[in-house]
Amino acid sequence: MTAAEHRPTTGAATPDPVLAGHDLAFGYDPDEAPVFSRLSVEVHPGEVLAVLGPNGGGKTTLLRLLAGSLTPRSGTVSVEGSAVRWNRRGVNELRRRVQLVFQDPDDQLFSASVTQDVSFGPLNQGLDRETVRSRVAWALEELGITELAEHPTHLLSYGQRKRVVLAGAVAMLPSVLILDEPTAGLDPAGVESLLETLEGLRRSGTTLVVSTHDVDLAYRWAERALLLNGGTLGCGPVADVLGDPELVAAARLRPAWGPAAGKALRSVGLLAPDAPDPATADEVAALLRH
Ligand SMILES: Nc1ncnc2c1ncn2[C@@H]1O[C@H](COP(=O)(O)OP(=O)(O)OP(=O)(O)O)[C@@H](O)[C@H]1O
Repeated sequence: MTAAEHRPTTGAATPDPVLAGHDLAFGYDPDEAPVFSRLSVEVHPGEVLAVLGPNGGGKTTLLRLLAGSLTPRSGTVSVEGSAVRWNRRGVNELRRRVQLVFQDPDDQLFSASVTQDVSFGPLNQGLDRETVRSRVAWALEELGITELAEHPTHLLSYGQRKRVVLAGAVAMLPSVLILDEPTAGLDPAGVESLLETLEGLRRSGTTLVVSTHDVDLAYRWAERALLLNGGTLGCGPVADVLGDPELVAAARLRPAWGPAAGKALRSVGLLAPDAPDPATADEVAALLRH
């Protein structure tokens, strides 16, 4: 079963964007300068939006505002066209539709076994046991960790713990999955395998918002990038944003590999002037072979 098949159909067309923040202001300490004062962002259905910026630039803060784990001082968050009301019911509804996965799985894992942990959200939602059981089995399968179902969570590796937390979020059938640095701490094979899993979820209809320090990952995977440093520096298609040296420098990032490779290949006539930059080393290798 896919996420689309698990999701109840409402018959209603989903308005665009699926998730948006408008004029958001937020600060942790009223006596200090806010992290943002007027930040707006739109997340389009079915896309991967990468959020990049320096340490302390506000990525996690924005993700938490969009997922309802922080309340803005002013501004609005809208999900599937409806503005969130910052009361218990409104926030619960936002959290059901928008799931946030923290960078460190130990901030979210709290049950003794994998199945208990992944069941927590759906049970809390009031679903009957049979639906929960089927959702959990499906989520574990999507994450490729069915064999871990009865494992105690404290015996899992870091990468396995990350997948369990992700399974817990996926089991809620969110419209938007927000991932704070999902690839941090994973080995290269673990990164590729996680990306494959996330792509599978995206193909089933889940929209992804991903914060990362990995410019190349954002370049090759996301449709759009948002650069943050205490406010928006730029937002748009990855090739425009991450291919702009001034924006990249302002966000204290190193340039993406793709535009540099594209420039070099064009200069020797191996890439047409109007062709897009290569996004992976395999694409460069294929161009070099021709
Ligand atoms: N719980 C908190 N209490 C007080 N200040 C905080 C808290 N969390 C973050 N901040 C401050 O808010 C600002 C933005 O932090 P945030 O964690 O959102 O940045 P980030 O871009 O995610 O950084 P990193 O790349 O290091 O994870 C920083 O100045 C940070 O010190």
